Amino acid sequence: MTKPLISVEALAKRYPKRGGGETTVFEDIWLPIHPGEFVCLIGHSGCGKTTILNVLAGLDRPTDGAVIVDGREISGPSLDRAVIFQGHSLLPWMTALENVAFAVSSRHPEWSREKVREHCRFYLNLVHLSGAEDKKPSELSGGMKQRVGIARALAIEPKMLLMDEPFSALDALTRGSLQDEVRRICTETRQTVFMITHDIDEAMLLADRIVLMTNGPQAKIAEVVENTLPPDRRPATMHKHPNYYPLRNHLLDFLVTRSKTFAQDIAGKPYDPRKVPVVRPVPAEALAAV
Ligand SMILES: Nc1ncnc2c1ncn2[C@@H]1O[C@H](COP(=O)(O)OP(=O)(O)OP(=O)(O)O)[C@@H](O)[C@H]1O
Repeated sequence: MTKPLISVEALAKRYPKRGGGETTVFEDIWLPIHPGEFVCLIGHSGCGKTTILNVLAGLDRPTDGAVIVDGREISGPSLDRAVIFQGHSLLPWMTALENVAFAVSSRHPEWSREKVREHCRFYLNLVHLSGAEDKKPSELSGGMKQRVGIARALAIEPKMLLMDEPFSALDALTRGSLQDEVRRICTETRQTVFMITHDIDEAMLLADRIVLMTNGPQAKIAEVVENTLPPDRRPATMHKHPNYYPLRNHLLDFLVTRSKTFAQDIAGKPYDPRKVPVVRPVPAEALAAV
């Protein structure tokens, strides 16, 4: 396997408790992310997913552990790690193109105005926003605003894209088409992505690996699930593949049951946070045939 692009090592986050002591939100999180991989993190509300993403972005500090990039611990935000949040976070007084250009000019201060605009137009076109370049955020739909946010993140050509539930505020139809596009773009550009989602189908469509976190406090990574669906999967047809339900049921079973009972389940058994089980759900017949 290739060297990880980013390595999450022994990460923990604790907060002081009112009245003394401290609460451990999560601990002993180890996760290598390799170049070109799409990794989704799934877990219940409050287990610390956003905190982990913020630490990866350099926007928050862990209590213990570190995030290593190119052999060095990250110490703050970088244009090498672009973040797409749930809300679009566009500057309201700028047009779509200007919002993207603002980020691109920070990345490439030496580029001419025309070169920046040409580069931005390429990425706005990639997310199907040609024609809306001169519109302000108030003139764009929710889906279009999120597309501008995606174009802005991609246009700075980050080593890693960090996405915190980027589609959750969109209606189902817009969400589906945007997920499909993000998958196409990330596959074509071999973009490395770390994404948080609550949506199992979204994770199954987009991710190569799905990382399952137990409930907090003291949340941990319980296991890593490899996506057993074919690489050419599409939202409208992936449910027809024989691996769809084994994979979906495995993820659902974790969220409904095992995310809560993990601590009891592993009591007295060896648990190495650096080597959590890797699972490849396939139909029972396929296993029997091996
Ligand atoms: N400043 C703080 N002081 C104390 N606890 C905090 C603070 N900030 C966050 N927390 C706690 O840390 C935990 C993790 O928060 P985080 O937002 O990372 O969870 P999450 O898994 O992303 O949740 P969600 O899915 O609801 O977005 C939560 O239980 C939250 O209450």
